[in-house]
Amino acid sequence: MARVLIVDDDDAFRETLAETLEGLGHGVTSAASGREALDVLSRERVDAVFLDHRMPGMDGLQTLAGMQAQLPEMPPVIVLTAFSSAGNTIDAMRLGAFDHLTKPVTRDAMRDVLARALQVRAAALGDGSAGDGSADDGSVNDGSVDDRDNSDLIGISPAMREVHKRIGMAAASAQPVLLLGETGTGKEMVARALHRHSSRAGRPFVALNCAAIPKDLLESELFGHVRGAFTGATGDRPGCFRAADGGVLLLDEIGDMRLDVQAKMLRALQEGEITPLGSHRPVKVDVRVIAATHHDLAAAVREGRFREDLLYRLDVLTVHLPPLRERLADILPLAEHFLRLAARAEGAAPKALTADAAQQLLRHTWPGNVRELRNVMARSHALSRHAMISAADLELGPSRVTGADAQPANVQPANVLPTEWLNAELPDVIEKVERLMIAHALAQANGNRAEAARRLGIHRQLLYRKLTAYGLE
Ligand SMILES: Nc1ncnc2c1ncn2[C@@H]1O[C@H](COP(=O)(O)OP(=O)(O)OP(=O)(O)O)[C@@H](O)[C@H]1O
Repeated sequence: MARVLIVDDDDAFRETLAETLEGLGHGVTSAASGREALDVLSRERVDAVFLDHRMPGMDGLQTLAGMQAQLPEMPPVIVLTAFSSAGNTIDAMRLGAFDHLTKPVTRDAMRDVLARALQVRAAALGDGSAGDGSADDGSVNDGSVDDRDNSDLIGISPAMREVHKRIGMAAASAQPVLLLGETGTGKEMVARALHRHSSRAGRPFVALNCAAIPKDLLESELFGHVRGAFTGATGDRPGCFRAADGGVLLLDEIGDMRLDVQAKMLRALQEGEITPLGSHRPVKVDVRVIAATHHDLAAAVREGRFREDLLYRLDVLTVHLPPLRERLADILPLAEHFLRLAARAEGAAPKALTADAAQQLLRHTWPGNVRELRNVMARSHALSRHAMISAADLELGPSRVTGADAQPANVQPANVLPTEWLNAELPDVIEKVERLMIAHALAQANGNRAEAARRLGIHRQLLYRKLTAYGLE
């Protein structure tokens, strides 16, 4: 039996959670506020904590920060939120949360996360036994709804939720980060989010696309040069490492870096110093490197194009960005986001998508990923003469919609929307899209509803309501 602390200002939620945890054989202590939680933790041994994100007064993240500061051995903390966003997920993980779950949390999900948390706790303490404590209670007004923050990193698919969590974990460390993903999947955006949420936020963020710089100039771009270092070097140049000192340097397309420059990169990472071209004096730099690539670096190592030691050095924290075609749930939210951005840039009201346009977006395989979607939405927003954007306004070529090679394994476009829905009204088609996505997710999850809800990125209770509404039970 473990002792679990529940921190939530909502009495009813605390009680339900306590019942479930007791049903799973654990002892429960409750706290109705962050302060009360810190108080409990200062007196009692607790093996795991379920912490509500949104609470009046001291909120979940402040409580988490308080735990970090106050406890030598913080128990695993699972943050619960009614609405997850990139921002609150990243922040929770950065502050050391063990996991970040969306309410309501099912019994299965609770059992799973707790089992993982207790394993970690047992390893940290060298045992897994639980302490004892008494149940406190109290109530404050319900803070209820988490509002979505302003973070621009849009994504509700399970894959993107994982990305948010990994950004949070990576933000808390100073290690290099390796971002993997096809072109346009958002690697630079993720690097910027990581920087924004890290302790280096107030320091520079410098991005360099290694593939865009002529090979001979890359070294000087990175490490700088002194006057006269080569023909045309008429003055000193600091280079990206020094420009990023104290902050973050994003090296995009690192797979395209020449081997001799790779050797110098390795030294910069290992020693924390660089030597400008033409100089013999090394310079100390404090830079967190984020490397990004769409190449398979392991294959490049096998082919002798990439240094294995550099790969090991970079591949400490890896974030994989899945292609857009593998995160269907993100397509329409991203499309709407880009329409809002386009409208703001034009000083106009945002246009909406017709049912057929939404269908096209879901069917397209997006070889250019989010960048392509952004461009398509900006163009169609500008070109459409109506308040609604139709499929024709999108100007997606048919070959790009259905290329046999481009078919993602887990999507069957022919089944996403039948053609007779093309002229239906948007709400009707959205319902149909929902129904199909739910049926698809259930099939993929072998009928497991919790898993289906996770895949869809929605709460299980919402899934139940929709299953009833659509007669899918
Ligand atoms: N999750 C997201 N939310 C909002 N906008 C996004 C998201 N992901 C990508 N974008 C947008 O898509 C475009 C491409 O993203 P980004 O430049 O980060 O991709 P990338 O993977 O670094 O591309 P490349 O490999 O070609 O350098 C940008 O305009 C970015 O703003």
